[in-house]
Amino acid sequence: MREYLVLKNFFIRHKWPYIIGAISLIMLDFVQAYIPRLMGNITDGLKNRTMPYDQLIKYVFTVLAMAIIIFVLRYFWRMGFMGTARWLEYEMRRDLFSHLLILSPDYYNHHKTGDLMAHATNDIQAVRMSIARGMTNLMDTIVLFTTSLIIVVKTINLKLALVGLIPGPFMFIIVVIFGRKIRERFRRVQEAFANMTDKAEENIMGIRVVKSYVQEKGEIKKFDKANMQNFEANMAMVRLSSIFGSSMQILSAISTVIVIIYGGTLVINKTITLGDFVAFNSYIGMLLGPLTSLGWVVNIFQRGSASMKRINTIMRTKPEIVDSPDVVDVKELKGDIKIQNLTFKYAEDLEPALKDINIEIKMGKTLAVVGRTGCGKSTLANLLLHLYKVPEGTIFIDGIDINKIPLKTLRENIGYVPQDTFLFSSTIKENIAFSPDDIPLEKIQYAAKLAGIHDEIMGFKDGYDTVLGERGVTLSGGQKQRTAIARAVLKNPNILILDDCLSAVDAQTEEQILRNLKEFMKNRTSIIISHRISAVKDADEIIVLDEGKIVQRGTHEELLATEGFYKELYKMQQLEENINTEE
Ligand SMILES: Nc1ncnc2c1ncn2[C@@H]1O[C@H](COP(=O)(O)OP(=O)(O)OP(=O)(O)O)[C@@H](O)[C@H]1O
Repeated sequence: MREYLVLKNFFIRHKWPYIIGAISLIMLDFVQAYIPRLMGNITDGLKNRTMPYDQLIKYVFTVLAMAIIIFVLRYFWRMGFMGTARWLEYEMRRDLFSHLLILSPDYYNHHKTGDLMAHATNDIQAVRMSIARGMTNLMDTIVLFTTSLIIVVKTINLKLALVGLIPGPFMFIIVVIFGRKIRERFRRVQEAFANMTDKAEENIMGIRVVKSYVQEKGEIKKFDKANMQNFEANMAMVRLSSIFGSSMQILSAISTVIVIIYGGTLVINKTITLGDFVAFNSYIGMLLGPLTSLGWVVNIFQRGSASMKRINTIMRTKPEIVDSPDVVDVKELKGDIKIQNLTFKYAEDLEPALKDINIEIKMGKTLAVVGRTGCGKSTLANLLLHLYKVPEGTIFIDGIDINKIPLKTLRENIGYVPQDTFLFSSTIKENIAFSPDDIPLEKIQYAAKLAGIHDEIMGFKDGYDTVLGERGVTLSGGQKQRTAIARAVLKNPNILILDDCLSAVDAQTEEQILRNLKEFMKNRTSIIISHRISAVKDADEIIVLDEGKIVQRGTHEELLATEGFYKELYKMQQLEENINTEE
């Protein structure tokens, strides 16, 4: 239960709905507990034929008044508990999402998206249930049980109550034990269902791969296995629920039998009246019901606190990268970059991804980075964005250690186009602007023109308002990359990093875009990571990385004059070009 302490402030802020809800619930229980007594009195009156007619009318009005009171009280307690729990759900989701966005990328390298989604849905729901149902059931149990017991003891018979309650503890135990097992099986049902839907989704998304590798039969088989596992998990759940339901039914029947035998005897002996007997038949439900409920309360809170613990673990995770206490108050970066003796490992037990890197890029100059796949090019870009922990005294921008530059300033001043472009399911305009501010369309169009995508956007029926993604147009790989470039350009950054982001366009288009950007980047610093010589040849300096180390550096001409990776790459690409022109 300690896990729930984090919700303290929420309860304080929402104390009034809870207080009103609790008062309504207590009053409702009192009213409900009185109904069977009333029915007992009516029965006795009718049986003895002693009740005057106006008394009967009085009872009728009492029942009607009670119904209205129940209606009002029920509304208030449900709004107080259930309604406020929905607020809690809303706030928890909002806070969890905000927290997930401040966590560092490395966190996501170690946590599966599916698990995080499950926390945002199932766990928050379990907490809401525990607060809404758990709290009300608990209160209901205490108040309804106590009031019913008092009325029974005072107006009917204590012994009858005790005898009728014999199956109660068994019911409680069964609910606790079965509840735990049901929860476990329900978890398996959810897992099996998630696995099955994942399989279906993957196949639909990857339909082209499935078809081109003629894997339909194999995939149907795999799906069938997942479908069967889902069926079996559900059957296990149905079996358990059936046994549980039947056991509860038997105990309830035993209680009825006891009440008939013992209560009937008391009526025959004239210890209690027939009206008392009728009333008791309802009270026994009100006494056993809360005991069963209590079993559920135990379960609901167990489940809720496990969920709360998982959510708390995420919420307590500190982002690996935050502004250090000694950040410098700087809003704009000009773009003088210096990297000295930089060695970087993603984890202690891994080989360094970058080794002893020394680079200087003066403001307005262009650095190009080439090298085999996996040599550390993207790592360099990641570190310049401070997405991972940068060793002290290794990267400086405008002479300031990157660790002392506010993250907001750093990232606002860098236009970064990653290798794997990501576009949201919204309009092209919104994707390029990517800001809550109202950006004028001319600015967006200017950026799109520089990125060489404007004409194609205008070719779509809805132009810049074209919706992307599942409900709209699917862009080609090259179109996506250019949209992402437009997004980076629109930021008007002083530093631009293009991480192999033109791989999906042909060499000619790439050259055209880089020519456009050249003008734009005149007084800005740029870093171009590419596999293509044509993209890097005009850079002020080109470095060649190999296994995290700089193995060559110089201008295009200088590198061509030396034997090594760069010259080999150049020759290979020349050859490809010649073959293409001959064709
Ligand atoms: N988050 C990570 N955790 C652990 N290792 C990583 C991580 N990201 C990259 N690496 C490793 O670091 C090395 C450099 O990777 P990086 O992505 O920088 O290469 P790259 O030169 O950009 O490759 P490519 O040209 O294929 O994009 C690789 O060995 C890679 O496996």
